[in-house]
Amino acid sequence: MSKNNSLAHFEPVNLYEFEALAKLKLPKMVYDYYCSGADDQYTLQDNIEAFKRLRLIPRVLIDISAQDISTTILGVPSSFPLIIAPTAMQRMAHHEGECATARAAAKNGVIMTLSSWSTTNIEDVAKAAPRAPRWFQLYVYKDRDVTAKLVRRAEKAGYLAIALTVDTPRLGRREADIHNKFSLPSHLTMANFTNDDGEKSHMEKGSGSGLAAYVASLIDRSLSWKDIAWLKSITRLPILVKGIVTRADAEIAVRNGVAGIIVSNHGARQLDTSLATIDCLEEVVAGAQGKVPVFVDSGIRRGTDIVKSLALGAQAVQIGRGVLWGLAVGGEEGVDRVLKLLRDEFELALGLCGCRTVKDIRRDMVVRTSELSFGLTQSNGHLHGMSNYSNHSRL
Ligand SMILES: Cc1cc2nc3c(=O)[nH]c(=O)nc-3n(C[C@H](O)[C@H](O)[C@H](O)COP(=O)(O)O)c2cc1C
Ligand SMILES: CC(C)CC(=O)C(=O)O
Repeated sequence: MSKNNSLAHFEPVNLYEFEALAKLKLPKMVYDYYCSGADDQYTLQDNIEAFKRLRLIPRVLIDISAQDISTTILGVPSSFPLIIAPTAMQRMAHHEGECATARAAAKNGVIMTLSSWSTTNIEDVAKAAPRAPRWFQLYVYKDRDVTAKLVRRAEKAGYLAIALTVDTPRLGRREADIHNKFSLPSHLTMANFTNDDGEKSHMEKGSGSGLAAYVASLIDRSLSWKDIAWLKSITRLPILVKGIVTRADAEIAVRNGVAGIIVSNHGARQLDTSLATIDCLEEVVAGAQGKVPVFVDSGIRRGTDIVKSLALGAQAVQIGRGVLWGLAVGGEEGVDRVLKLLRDEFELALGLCGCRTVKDIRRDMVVRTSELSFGLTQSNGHLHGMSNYSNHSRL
């Protein structure tokens, strides 16, 4: 790291420390918007707690001297099983916003998903890292022409897939945004849209959350499964659905010909008290019946969380806020650091589990603490209750 940047004096060693630093740097309105969950934020907390309820079962004396943590996602190589989730309005975190994220993603060999509601437009983000793989996240607007134009622009600019967000027919109620009367700072725009006069789209300040009013005015609440066919008719890009948390919806998604499923509760920003995604993952994987890849996000903060997600059937994870914290702390360099940190944590956890590659990850490496009703108590040098999980042979 260079001496002159904001990380010179304190080097965060995990995502929580990145968040603490980001909080110091960001205006309160922006930090609150990024970190908030919906309502009482029970799900926000549970997204993290649920990972703690899962424990890893290490295996030993396996040669891990030549680890390879790379993988392939929809046919595209990825340096490790992580995708950058779409998060809106990244130039509130750093003046280079989405371009900085795109460059850091390219440097680290991971896919970046650009939000429809980005503060840099589709084409400029593509130019920032022209050869890197990118997905485009889509919200469907009441005006279908606007939606179709966005999809065509993403296709033309070389984005490789459309991640259709399906959990936001209405915006969840984020109370801090209401208190703060959140709106996009006036020097920024929703860069993918122009109004009838050709001016870039802004967000009006209102008596409550300007974002909630903006979303209510634009998003098509009538969106339903039949629209997948419509979307498929206007693009040749693969379509993933983002925001599935049940087996039933996964089955319907597969029947509708999606190319992938992203298990997500939107970082707990939509329906409070819904389940943590890691607790839904296996059900969704069952619903996907091995026909399409399943990805998961919401609450991933550690390399161990990535190992657990893969053990429960995800092909890769997505991270949202972690990238925003990196961006706020140090722009491209900060995101680069966040990605490297997660990569290193993942490689270490994988190795300590006795895995050389991503393919070595297995379901029985993870156990729910609730399944250990007999407890993880130590006696005579043995862990009671562990035998069920450790008597398989891997060599
Ligand atoms: C500030 C913020 C903005 C977001 N914007 C979008 C968005 O524009 N489109 C979308 O599909 N999801 C959006 N999400 C949800 C993320 O894509 C992702 O599902 C979530 O952040 C994952 O949880 P995590 O933050 O705990 O990693 C946003 C999340 C945050 C925190
Ligand atoms: C512009 C917003 C709808 C972006 C979003 O998905 C969020 O804030 O969670």
